[in-house]
Amino acid sequence: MSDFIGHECGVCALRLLKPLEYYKHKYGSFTYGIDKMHLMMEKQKNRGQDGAGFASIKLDTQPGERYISRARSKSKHTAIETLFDKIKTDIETSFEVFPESKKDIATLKKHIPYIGEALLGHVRYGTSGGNNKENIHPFLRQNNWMHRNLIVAGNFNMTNLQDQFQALINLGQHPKEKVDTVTVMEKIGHFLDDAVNKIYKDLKAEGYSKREASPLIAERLHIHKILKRSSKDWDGGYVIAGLLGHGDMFVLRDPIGIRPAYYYHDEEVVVIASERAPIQTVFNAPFETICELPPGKVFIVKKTGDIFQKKVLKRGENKACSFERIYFSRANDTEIYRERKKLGQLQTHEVLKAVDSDLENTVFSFIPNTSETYFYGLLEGLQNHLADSQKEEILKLKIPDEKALNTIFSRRIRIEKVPIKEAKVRTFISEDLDRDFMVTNSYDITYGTVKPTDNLVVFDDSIVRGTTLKKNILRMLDRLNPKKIVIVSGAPQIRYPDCYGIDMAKLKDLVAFTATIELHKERGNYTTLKEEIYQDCLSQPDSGEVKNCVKALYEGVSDEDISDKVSEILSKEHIKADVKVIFQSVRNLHKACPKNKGDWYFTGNYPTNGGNKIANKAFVNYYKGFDLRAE
Ligand SMILES: NC(=O)CC[C@H](N)C(=O)O
Repeated sequence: MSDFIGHECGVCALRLLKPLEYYKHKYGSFTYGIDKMHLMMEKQKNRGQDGAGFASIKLDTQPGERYISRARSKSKHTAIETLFDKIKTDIETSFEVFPESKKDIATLKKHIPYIGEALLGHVRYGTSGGNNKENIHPFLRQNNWMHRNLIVAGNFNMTNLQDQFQALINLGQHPKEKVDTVTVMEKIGHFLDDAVNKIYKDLKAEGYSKREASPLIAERLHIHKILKRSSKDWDGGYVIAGLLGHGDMFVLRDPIGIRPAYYYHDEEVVVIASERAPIQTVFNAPFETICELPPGKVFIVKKTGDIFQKKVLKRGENKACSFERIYFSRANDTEIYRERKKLGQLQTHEVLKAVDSDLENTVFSFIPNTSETYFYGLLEGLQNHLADSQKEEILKLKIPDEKALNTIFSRRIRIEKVPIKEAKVRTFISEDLDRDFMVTNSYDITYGTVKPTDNLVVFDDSIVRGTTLKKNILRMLDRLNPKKIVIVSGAPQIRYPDCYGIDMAKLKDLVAFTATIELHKERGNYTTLKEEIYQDCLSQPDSGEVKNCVKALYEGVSDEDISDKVSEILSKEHIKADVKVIFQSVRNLHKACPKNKGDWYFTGNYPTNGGNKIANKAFVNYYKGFDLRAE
C-alpha cells in the first residue's frame, strides 16, 4: 500500500476457563493470560497503531479488593510495547512487595494487578475523537455495584453518531464527551443499569437480601437483551467487545458483518478476535476450529464459563468489508493469502496487454510490504503465460534442436526488488504536515535494476489518494529511466468515501474522484453536474430512505477513462516515462474474494442508509470546499 490509510481497530477478548493455578502449573506462569493477550495484540498491530489498551477482571474477589485493572498507551507506533512494559513492570513490582502472592492465589488476587480471568485488549486507529489517552479503548464505566461496571472496546464506526448522541440526551443523560465509544458505552450502560435494577426488584420481591441477590443478578442478566435494546438504532459497521464487572464477557457483531470477528475455544480458553490467523498462531489452533462470529449475533461467556451465542439483530445480506481482504487483515490467513494471490493473478491479462506481452523487456516488482502476496499471484499468471508460449514455440519447431530449445527455455520473468520501503522517521510536526513530509521520504529504489529499454511493472494493493505514488514512488521509479511504468492496483478504483471504519471520508482526497471531476471539466458539463448533484443531496430526506446522489457523477464515464486520467494526474509533474495505471475490476474482486461482498467504496452501493447519507455529506463538503470528514 503506497498510501497510508488510518483504518481498523483490532480487538481481542480472552477468558481463562480454569483457575489461575492451572496455568501456573501447566505453563509455568501466572501471567499466561497476559502473555497471550500481548501476542494477540502484537499480531493485530496492523489494525491499530495510534494507541493500545488492556483491561482485566478478577473473578470472585472479596469486597474492598480491586478486581478491575486497566492500562492504556497512546505512544503512536510503539503503543503495544509501551503498554505491556508498564503492565509487566507493575506486576513485577507488586510481586516484589508481596512475594507471598507467588504461592497463594488469594493473596495474588488481592495484591497483583492485571492478573485476572477475563481479559480485553484493543489496538486503535482512531476514527472518532483525537488521539489523546482518554480516547484509547477499553473504556470504563464504573459503579459501586459490581454488575454495573462496564468495560468496552470496539472496532467500529457509526454513521449516525449525532442521532445516537441526541438519543442519550433524550434518555436524560448528560454525556461527558461526544466521542463515539462513549456514546456506544453509555447506551449499553443505560440499559445495563435498567436490567440490573429490574432483576434486583424481582429478587427483592422474591425475598432475597441485597447480598444474596448479587450472584443471582449475575445469573439472570441477559446480555443479549441489553444489547438488543442498545443497538436498536445503530447504523454502522461494528464489533463491540465488553466485560461486566462480575466477569461476563461479550462480543457483538453488526448485522451484515461489515467488521470481522472470529472465535475459538477449548477446555482452557475462549478467545474472540478481529482476525483468525493470530488465534491460529497464538493458541496453536487448527484452521477449522476457529469460527467466524455470525453477523447480528453476540458471543457470550458468562462468569460461570458457559459459552453461547444469541441473536441480537436480524441478519442482513452479507456485506463484509472487502478492504479487510485487500489490505487491513494480515495476509498470513490461509483464505486471505489465497484471495490476494488470486487478485494478483487476475490482473495478468491486463498487465501483459499494457507491455505488449514483451516479457524480455519488462521488469516486474511490487510496492512493499502489503502488495507482496498479490505479486506472487501475478507471477503465477505470468509464469503460466510464459509456459504456454514456450509450449507453442516448441510445437512450432519442425526439428527440435538444442539451440532453439535453449533460447526458448532461457526466457524468464524478470523480477527485481525495485521500490524499497523506508523505516518510519518520526518527526515532531503536526499530523497533516507530518504526513506530507513522510510521503516524499517513504520509499527508495534499487539502482541498476532497470534498463532504459525496459517497461517497469509495479504492483500496489490499492490506490486511495495516490499522493505517495505521485510525490515519491513514481519520481523514484522514473530515475531508473524505464520507457514505461505500469502501476497495477489490486483493488478497483476507490470512488466513494467509507463510513464504516476506514479513514476515507473526504471525496476530494480520492484520486479516482478527482480524475472523474477532471473528465467532466474537459467535457464541459462539470458545473451543471456539480450543481445537480449538490441540489439532489440537499433534497434528500432527513429520515427514511436516502439515495446516494454521488453515483450520478460516474454515469457515462468509463472505467478506462478514469484509469487513464488517474495515470495522467499521477505523472503530470516531472515524469519522463509513459505511465499507465491499471485497476482491478469489481467483477474480479468478487471472483477472488467471494465471502466479502462489501464494495461500497468502489460501487457506491452502501449497505445501510447511513452510508448513502455520508456519501451525500461528503459531496456537500466537496461542493462547499470544506476540508472536513463526512461523519
Ligand atoms: N478504527 C476503529 O474501529 C475506531 C473505533 C472508534 N470509532 C474510535 O475511534 O476509537
